[in-house]
Amino acid sequence: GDQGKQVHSNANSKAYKTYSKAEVSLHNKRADCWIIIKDKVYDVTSYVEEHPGGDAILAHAGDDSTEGFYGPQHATRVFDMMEDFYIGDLQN
Ligand code: HEM
Repeated sequence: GDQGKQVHSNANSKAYKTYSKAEVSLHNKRADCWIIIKDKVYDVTSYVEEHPGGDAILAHAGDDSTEGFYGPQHATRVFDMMEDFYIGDLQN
């Protein structure tokens, strides 16, 4: 079901923003890589070189990576890891 809007704060009191698709699309390279997963935006720049799946994480850099992210290659622990990279929500 619809879980509604996420609260824009966490235990670290980070302030989160809302980003347009156009803005996210500017971050489409190895040295500046944002990905969208289920309408949330993740800055994975610091993780690109560490990613066990290598450059697969770049396949939809700056764009929707939901399908690749939920592929069979990812164990459930990845769902916890991703929170470290969350920077905000996609504007709707
Ligand atoms: C926040 C984003 C991501 C994180 C934290 C992440 C993390 C990981 C981790 C930890 C693994 C090793 C397997 C495991 O422990 O489950 C992995 C493997 C893999 N990932 Fe990602 N991943 C991310 C995004 C993506 C995206 C967007 C794709 C797009 C297709 C992708 C493709 C792959 C592939 C193909 C493998 C398999 C590598 C192999 O077994 O040879 N990942 N990822």
